[in-house]
Amino acid sequence: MTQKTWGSVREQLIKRVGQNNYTTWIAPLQLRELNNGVAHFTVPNTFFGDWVSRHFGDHICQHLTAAGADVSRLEFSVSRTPAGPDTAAPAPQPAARPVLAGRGSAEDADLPGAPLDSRFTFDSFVVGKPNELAHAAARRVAEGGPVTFNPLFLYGGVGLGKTHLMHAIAHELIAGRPDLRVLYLSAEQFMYRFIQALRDKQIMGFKELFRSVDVLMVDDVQFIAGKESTQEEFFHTFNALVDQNKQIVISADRAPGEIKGLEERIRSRLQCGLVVDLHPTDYELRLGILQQKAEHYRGQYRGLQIAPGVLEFLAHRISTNVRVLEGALTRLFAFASLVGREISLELAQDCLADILRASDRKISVEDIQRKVAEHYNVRLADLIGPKRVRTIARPRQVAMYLSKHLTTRSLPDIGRRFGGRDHTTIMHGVRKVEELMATDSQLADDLQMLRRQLEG
Ligand SMILES: Nc1ncnc2c1ncn2[C@@H]1O[C@H](COP(=O)(O)OP(=O)(O)OP(=O)(O)O)[C@@H](O)[C@H]1O
Repeated sequence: MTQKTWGSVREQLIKRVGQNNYTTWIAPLQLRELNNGVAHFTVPNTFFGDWVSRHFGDHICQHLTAAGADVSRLEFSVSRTPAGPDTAAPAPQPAARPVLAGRGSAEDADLPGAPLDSRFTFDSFVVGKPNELAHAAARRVAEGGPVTFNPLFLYGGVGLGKTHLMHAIAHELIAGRPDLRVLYLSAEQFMYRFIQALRDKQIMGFKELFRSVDVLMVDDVQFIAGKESTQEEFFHTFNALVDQNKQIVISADRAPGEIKGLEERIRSRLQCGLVVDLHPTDYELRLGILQQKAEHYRGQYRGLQIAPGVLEFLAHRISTNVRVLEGALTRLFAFASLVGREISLELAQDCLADILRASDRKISVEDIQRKVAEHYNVRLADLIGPKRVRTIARPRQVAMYLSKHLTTRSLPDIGRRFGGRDHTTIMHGVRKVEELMATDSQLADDLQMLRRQLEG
């Protein structure tokens, strides 16, 4: 009875916490027993239990109660042995596995890392122009040879694959050397562990643990901006590992120089290694990702057909981020299988109307011109006017480039909106920016930021 209840509660929790959280945090939970109002779960490590309790405890309790179980409290204990066979329901398949400790003294403790998502591998990462540098750098780190750049700093907008690449590095390193102590966690988890250690007067243990790893990966480091003591501790951990020549991989939603509230010494340390960004996806990359995921789903939903042109349509229309793209495809397959129909263009338009509408928010050439003028501090009239000085011509080209990429206007049409310029002038501007982007990282950063702001 309890396992059955848990089975149905788990299904409801997918909707409540989202697929990603579910796969990472809920699927690996094993319900051991329900006793005197307490639900006992087995978890991979203490940190995991703390995290689930803090973030999802209330949801789990509520859903168990709603399903008729008498639960007022949850308890988590660490499983040292694999769970036994479960007769009432299949044991949850952990899609994520925690990063575990290697051998030795301080090393006997479980590393306080977040679980790795087993789907985030290099194999499942689609490489295109916008992410090829980040991918190459991640591959290099994953080879595990001598440390050549430290840290590797990956940054980019929401849902562009930073976490995916970090997990892929960890998987690869561990596969090559299972004894390697690879610690992956988010900056928020780092802070949480640090505060907990302070509270429990375990700070020496905390320091020892973090300094005993071979590879440290910290996701979303922008989170520690403005948090002084955490930054201080992070700085010391960072230095100690660099001194020992241990690899560090960091991710953030923006470049080190753009993270406000970060101490200068940390900023400069973060810039010491290799800083690479994941650019917003382009059409080809989106199509590649959709094709790969569709292939995967075709295996899962046997017999489900996709009409030609549907993936191209989605790649064209959904340009926000990969997470949204994936979500759209998941929903499309689930819906089509439910109604037993082929995935046609009409079905896609029907079933994804809300996503398509949200992605459809039109950006106008005028919006772009205004934003670019503001960013480069030039007058709008000058941006559109005939002046040719570099301080105005370059922002103008940036605005042309963005107009080409973010609107559906034709080149002659864009030309008309830039003071009646010829379409060849617009083409030249677009090419110039494309060329410069490869060598001028400031320009590439500007473009990414403007794009993010415009796309909201
Ligand atoms: N190039 C890619 N190939 C295949 N899947 C991708 C790619 N880029 C992103 N994804 C998928 O998109 C989803 C979001 O990626 P991820 O979580 O790595 O983004 P992120 O950059 O860490 O975002 P956030 O800033 O929100 O943490 C994941 O499911 C990931 O597998």
